[in-house]
Amino acid sequence: MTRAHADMVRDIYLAGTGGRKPRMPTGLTSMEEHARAVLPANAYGYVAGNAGVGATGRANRQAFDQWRLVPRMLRGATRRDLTVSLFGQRLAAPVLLAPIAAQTVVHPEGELAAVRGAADAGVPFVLSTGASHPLEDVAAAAGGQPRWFQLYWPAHRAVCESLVRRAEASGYSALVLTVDSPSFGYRPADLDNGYLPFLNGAGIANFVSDPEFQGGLPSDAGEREVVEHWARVFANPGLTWDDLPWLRSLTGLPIVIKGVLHADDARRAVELGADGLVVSNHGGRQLDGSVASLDALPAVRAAVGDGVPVLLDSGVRTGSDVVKALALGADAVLYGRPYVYGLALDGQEGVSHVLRCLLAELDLALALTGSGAVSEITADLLAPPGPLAGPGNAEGGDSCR
Ligand SMILES: Cc1cc2nc3c(=O)[nH]c(=O)nc-3n(C[C@H](O)[C@H](O)[C@H](O)COP(=O)(O)O)c2cc1C
Ligand SMILES: CCCCC(=O)C(=O)O
Repeated sequence: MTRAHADMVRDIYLAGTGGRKPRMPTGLTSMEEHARAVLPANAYGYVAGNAGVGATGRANRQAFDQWRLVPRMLRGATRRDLTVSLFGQRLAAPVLLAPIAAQTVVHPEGELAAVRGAADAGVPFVLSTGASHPLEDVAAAAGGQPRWFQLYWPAHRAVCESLVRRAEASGYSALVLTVDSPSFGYRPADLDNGYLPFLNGAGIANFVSDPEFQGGLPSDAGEREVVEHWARVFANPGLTWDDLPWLRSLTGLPIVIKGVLHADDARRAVELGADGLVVSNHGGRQLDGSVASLDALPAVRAAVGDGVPVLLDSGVRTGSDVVKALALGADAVLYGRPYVYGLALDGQEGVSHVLRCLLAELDLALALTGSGAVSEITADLLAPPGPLAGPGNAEGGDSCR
């Protein structure tokens, strides 16, 4: 019999601490302060930092906190089914690891350790274009576990095509095209530290290892020239919706557009051949003051209907957050910063620990809401702020006033 994710919780109680403090925290929001204590200030600033005054970063959390779950009782909770299907792939849970660039700034093994930790927990890994290890090496480290490739569409189409072909050849099973970053956001932490990983050589491995990228460089190029060429090639601020059909014609992989917040953009992406969407504001790192992802989700879901996979990220921290995102229309979530804090604290083991905690909490959230399966998570599990009202709760709601 397979173990339930929540068995981990029982194991911890049974093992006790032997009088010692456990090595890793189990509170999913406390990972950040533990990581802060071990990371250099510029690396912590890069990962934790938000754009502007951090209004969107805060809004992401407020959006989750303002919804409350209204659990249902006595429905039987012996076993829960966390699995979901996306693009014909069966996933262990409605959770994937978000693409996060330059992971060697928090741990020397970077994405290699992260993908192994993800594989240990059975969670698919989305590799950033801005990884610190070439996508082929990360694919090999994944050991056959599912992986997707996040594409930042470079300024040169030949480099773009080359990255896509390499991802196909290395067994990445979906492309996540990020569209919310024609330029880096205004990030005071990095500006104050005068720090960007890429300019220090972290996060450019997929370019340095690319024949089309190398073709644009003299064979004796020094480090400075490589970084300067990267800065010219990496981003494509001129990209428009009209470019999307070219990518669609290039690959048979599912294309998932990441960074959509407006219903019209969601519809347009699907009309132009996108197979799925990620509702995301990039964890509050791009446009400060933009809408919380969770608040944008229902309109995007309504715009594209039930047939199109819609994922969500930005602010997801706990198992209850995953339930809330699914109740508001997401098929799955991308889990971001907390796993990078786990990586900072303990490499591969830190990532798998964070994921085991998240899945245990999600498993328990299903048990405690009376949901036997992810497919049973629906909007009627949620209450907005204020006393409960509505058909099933009308009496109770009125009597509270
Ligand atoms: C340090 C860092 C680097 C990131 N790099 C990328 C990236 O290379 N590509 C991308 O699409 N998103 C990137 N993101 C955004 C994440 O994929 C995701 O949208 C965001 O982390 C969600 O917010 P959360 O981590 O606060 O939940 C990055 C986020 C962080 C924190
Ligand atoms: C070169 C990749 C850009 C990283 C990124 O998306 C971020 O820092 O948020």
